[in-house]
Amino acid sequence: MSKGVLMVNLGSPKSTSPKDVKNYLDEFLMDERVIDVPWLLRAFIVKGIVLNTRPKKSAEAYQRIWWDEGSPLIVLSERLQEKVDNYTGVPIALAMRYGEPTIKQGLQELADKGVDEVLLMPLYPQFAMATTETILVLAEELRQEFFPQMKFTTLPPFYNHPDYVNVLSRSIGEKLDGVDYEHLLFSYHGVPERHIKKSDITKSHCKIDGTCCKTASPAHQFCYRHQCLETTEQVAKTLQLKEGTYSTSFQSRLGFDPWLQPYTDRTIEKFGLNGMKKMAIVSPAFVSDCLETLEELGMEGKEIFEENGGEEFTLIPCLNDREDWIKTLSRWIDEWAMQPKTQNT
Ligand SMILES: C=CC1=C(C)c2cc3[nH]c(cc4nc(cc5[nH]c(cc1n2)c(C)c5CCC(=O)O)C(CCC(=O)O)=C4C)c(C)c3C=C
Ligand SMILES: [Fe+2]
Ligand SMILES: [Fe+2]
Repeated sequence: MSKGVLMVNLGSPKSTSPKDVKNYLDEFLMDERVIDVPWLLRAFIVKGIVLNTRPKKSAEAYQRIWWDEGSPLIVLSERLQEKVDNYTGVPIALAMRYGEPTIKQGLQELADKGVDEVLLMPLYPQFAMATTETILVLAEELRQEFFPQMKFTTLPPFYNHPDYVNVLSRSIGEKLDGVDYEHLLFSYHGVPERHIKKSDITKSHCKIDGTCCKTASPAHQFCYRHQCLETTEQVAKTLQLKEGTYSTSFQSRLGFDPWLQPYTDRTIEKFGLNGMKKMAIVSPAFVSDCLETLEELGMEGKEIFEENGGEEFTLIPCLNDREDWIKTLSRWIDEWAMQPKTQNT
C-alpha cells in the first residue's frame, strides 16, 4: 500500500468579483452542515435572501485583503502544503471544501501517484459540524463513488495536542514580546448554538450554560465550544497568563439565531468603552490567515476598538507557514506513515 496525505481547508472565491463571491457563497451556505435546515428552507434563505444581499458586501471585504497571488487563505494553504511536502516522505495534496482545488481533484492527484491509503487532514484545530464533519462526509462519499480502492484515516482535532499548543503559544509569545497589552482575546469563529447541541453524542450533556464544557464528557469529542475553551486554557497555562488578562469570544455571526457567545465585536467594543487602551487578539480556529482574521479582526475589530477609546490593537498572525508548524505537521505525518496497520474511517 502507498500512503499520502490530503490537507483540506475551507476555500475562497475564485476572485473578488461579486459573481465569483456569489458562486462561492452558494456552494458554502447550501451545505446542509453549515445552514442546517431542510433543503427548501435553506434554498429560500440562501438563494432568496443571502445571495441577493451579501455578495457585494463580501466582495468588497475580499478586495480589501486580496493579494496579487490570490486569496490569502489559498496562497497560505499552498505554501503550507509545499513546505510540508518537502519535509515528509509521502505525497501531500491540497484541497478546499468549497471552490477549488476540490476534494475530488485532491484525491485524484494522490491516486495518480499510486496512493491508496490516505490521511485526511482537515486544517481545523477544533471539530465543528460546519468544518471537519462536512469535509469527512464529502470525502467518504467521493471515496465510495470514485476511489473504492482507497482507505482513509483521519487526523483527529488537535485543539489540545501539546505540539500544537506549544507552537501556537510560541507564535503568540513572539508577537507579543516587547508589546505592552492589557488583555489577550482569543477569538474563535462562531457557530449557531444549535450546532453544538446537534453534535452532542450523549444528547443530554450540552447546556451551553458555562459549566457543561468544563465537566468531563464523551460529548467533548465533538463539542466545538469545549475544544475552543480548552485551546485557550492550554495556551494560557503554557504562557502563564494571569487570570483576568485573557478571555474567549466568538466572531462572524450570521443571521438571527443565537450563536456562541460572547460575541467578539461586542467584546472589543466593551473593552474600549471600559477604558482599555491596549489589547491583543489571536484567532486559533484558523491555521491560515483569511478574510475573518485580516479583515474582520485586523480592520473591523481594530476600528471598533479605536472608535470606542482604544489605542493599540495587536493582531497575532495565524500559524500559516511558520517553520515550527511545518515541522510539527511533518512529524505527525511521518509518525502516521510509519505505522504498519491501516484503519478505515
Ligand atoms: C473554524 C472555522 C469555521 C467555522 C466553524 C465556520 C462556520 C460558519 N461560517 C459561516 C459563514 C461564513 N463564513 C465565511 C468565511 C469563512 N469562514 C471560515 C471558517 C469557518 N466557518 C473561514 C476560514 C472563512 C474565510 C474564507 C476566506 O476566503 O478567507 C463566510 C464568507 C465571508 C463573508 O461573507 O463574511 C460566510 C458567509 C457559517 C454560516 C458557519 C456556521 C454555521
Ligand atoms: Fe465561516
Ligand atoms: Fe460542552
